[in-house]
Amino acid sequence: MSTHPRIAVLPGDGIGPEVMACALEVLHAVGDFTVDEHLIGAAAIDKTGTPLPDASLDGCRAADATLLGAVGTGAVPADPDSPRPEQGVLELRRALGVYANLRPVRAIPGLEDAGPLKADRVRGVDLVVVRELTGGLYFGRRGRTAHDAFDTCAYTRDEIERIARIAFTLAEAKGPAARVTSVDKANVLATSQLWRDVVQGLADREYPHVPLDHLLVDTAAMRLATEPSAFDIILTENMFGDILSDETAVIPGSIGLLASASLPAPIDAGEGVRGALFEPIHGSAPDIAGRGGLASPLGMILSVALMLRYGLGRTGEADAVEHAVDHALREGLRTADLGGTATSHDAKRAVLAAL
Ligand SMILES: NC(=O)c1ccc[n+]([C@@H]2O[C@H](COP(=O)([O-])OP(=O)(O)OC[C@H]3O[C@@H](n4cnc5c(N)ncnc54)[C@H](O)[C@@H]3O)[C@@H](O)[C@H]2O)c1
Ligand SMILES: CC(C)[C@H](C(=O)O)[C@@H](O)C(=O)O
Ligand SMILES: [Mg+2]
Repeated sequence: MSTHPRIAVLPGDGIGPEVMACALEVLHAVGDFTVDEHLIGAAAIDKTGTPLPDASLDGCRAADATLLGAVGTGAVPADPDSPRPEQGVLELRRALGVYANLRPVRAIPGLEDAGPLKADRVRGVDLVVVRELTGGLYFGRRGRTAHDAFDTCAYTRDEIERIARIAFTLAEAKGPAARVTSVDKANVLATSQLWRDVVQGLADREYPHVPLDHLLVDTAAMRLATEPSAFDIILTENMFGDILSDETAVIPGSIGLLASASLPAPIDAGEGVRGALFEPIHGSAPDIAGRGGLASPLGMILSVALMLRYGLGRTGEADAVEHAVDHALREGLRTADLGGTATSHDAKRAVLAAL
């Protein structure tokens, strides 16, 4: 029987399969892995009527790690009761219990001019959005009639404390001056008031040496664009993390470059955390899907690097993939989202050549 790590692969919809194909070539270039492909999203609804078939979930549960491309068609269904592709991702996150979503964002050397911010604001930025992923508005009670609708946001102390612990641990690992910025809306929301109390209490008890501040989410959104270097670790709830992490695309210059790791347990720097999920933060990008390789595969490739680091404990291979991406960009690789003409395949080839 093979002893290679077993990876469940869910390409999904739109550009998902395009970027996944590129990332798998990079994965196979750094080691031996057994890959099993499964359906999710609109592709799964088309074939089975459901966005996350049991066989897909069973495959992810049996795997050492899961790679997801993206789901969605961009359409809002006319019938609100019909299955939606995005339910597949949410159900997968819930079923795998991946509460800790890490979204690292760096200014990439040589790319400081690629985004809308002034280069001197972007240079040196190196932050992680730590997003709570299995609670809050996304998973609260909800309802809809012809005349009204509601979603509820609920958090427990335990849910807040376990994600805060991840943020403090990451700050400790980053260095003595690294700060945690906890983002909430405590001037309005009860969940945010509990969030702030729990984060501050944990800091006082166990992490008094880690600088901590609290920022309201509207101010945080503004500060991310005006002074992104003020942040090291941004700790926040599910919905705020979704929104703020898309905003961080202004730092490297494209959402196509951003990767994420979703963990069901605290980071284990030695072995990695089994049963985690790795996906780029972008969606299925229907506007560019199937258009001759307009999609950047770099966020998906960097998600493979995060899988190697956090999921499988293969730091050397993770570093190699990240360095290869940096090298390719430094040498001038520019996909369409960065204003260039390189296709997805050109980008993959440039990374493979730099490995
Ligand atoms: N994890 C996921 O599967 C995930 C995440 C976000 C959105 N979605 C879904 O994706 C669909 C489209 O959503 P959207 O358009 O709001 O967001 P999106 O992230 O798909 O696209 C936003 C913009 O960024 C561009 N873009 C995204 N990824 C890119 C890449 N790799 N290279 C170059 N350009 C890229 C797109 O062309 C588009 O202009 C929706 O159905 C949404 O629900 C899925
Ligand atoms: C597709 C959607 C459910 C998802 C989310 O909101 O979490 C996406 O936007 C993301 O950021 O991973
Ligand atoms: Mg999002």
